[in-house]
Amino acid sequence: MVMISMRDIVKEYPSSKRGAEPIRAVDGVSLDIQKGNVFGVIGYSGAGKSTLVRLINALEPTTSGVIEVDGTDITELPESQLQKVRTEIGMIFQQFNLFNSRNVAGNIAFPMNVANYPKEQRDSRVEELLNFVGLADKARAYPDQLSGGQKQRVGIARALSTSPKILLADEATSALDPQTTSDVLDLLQRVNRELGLTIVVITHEMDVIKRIASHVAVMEKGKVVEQGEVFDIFAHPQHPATQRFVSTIIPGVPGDRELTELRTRHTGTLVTITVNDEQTAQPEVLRRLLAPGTNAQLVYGGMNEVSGRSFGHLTFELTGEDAQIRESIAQVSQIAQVTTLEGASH
Ligand SMILES: Nc1ncnc2c1ncn2[C@@H]1O[C@H](COP(=O)(O)OP(=O)(O)OP(=O)(O)O)[C@@H](O)[C@H]1O
Repeated sequence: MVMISMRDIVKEYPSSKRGAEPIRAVDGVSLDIQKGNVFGVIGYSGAGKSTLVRLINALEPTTSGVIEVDGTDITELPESQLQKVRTEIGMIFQQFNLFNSRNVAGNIAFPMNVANYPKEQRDSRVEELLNFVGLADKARAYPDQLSGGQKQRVGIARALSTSPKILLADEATSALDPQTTSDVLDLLQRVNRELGLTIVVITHEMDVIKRIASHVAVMEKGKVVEQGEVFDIFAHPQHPATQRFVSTIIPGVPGDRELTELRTRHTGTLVTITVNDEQTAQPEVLRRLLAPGTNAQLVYGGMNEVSGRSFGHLTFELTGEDAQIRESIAQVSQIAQVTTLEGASH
């Protein structure tokens, strides 16, 4: 079941220069986000990610295209009905956006005040959420008495207060250190698994996608250039932008710089073998590679665990008789993808 459906979404802003073409922040995006998924949107600064988020929660109108949230076309709704849609979408931010003049309980209760919840219901919900995010002892503390990770926990509790169906997280961990990031991502995972929310995670960090997303879309210059299941995107990135993101955390086929360095120490034939635990029997690959007369040394890469499945790019230096090396490569090629690296001496 689709929770958020986007068809040919375009968002243009008028240029600040008179007479100049408008700025196209989002340029023909189509995406389906399934109910209960954690969906990542990754891109460099200026790719259009934050604009896309503002369109999903109807903070800004689209220039053209259709966005359906849980079956309702929000591009057609009058402002009076958009309020209801917005209460079904919680949002957390990089800079937390808490009210410094309100204590933790006051921050969490704020959306319920706006939606006119009765006081008793507000109080019990605040208590429940404080427990859920692990801040039961901080109800009376003020934001400037909290660490970054605690502030984001308050942000998450506030976003959940009106029991939304969707949580939008815009660079929610970008201001946090690695350990705190990990704790906040664990909490988001609980929000998804225990409360059943669909989560859209906007980030420029592939690590965040790897940790919690099941699906990902890669954005560049307002367009989605690649999308799919996280495992497939990590194991077989197609678009250059995706390959750059993946290479930040997964050592794949060595790039030009790595190859030049490897070449200074390894003069044999360099091959990268791509293995995927479900499709490739690794012991058989190694047996074929190490046929008598061929020596193999692992010089780059390794195995990776993504979405509970493993794959790897293993670069070997092969030495021995030329004919035997060619035969070993031919044998391995029958059962796994083998790339002979440019600049190899054979
Ligand atoms: N209100 C606006 N008026 C004019 N141009 C805008 C506006 N908002 C965004 N843009 C432009 O649209 C493009 C996409 O911006 P957006 O903030 O969505 O990207 P992003 O991927 O979220 O990047 P960042 O992570 O840096 O925020 C940029 O070129 C930006 O300058």
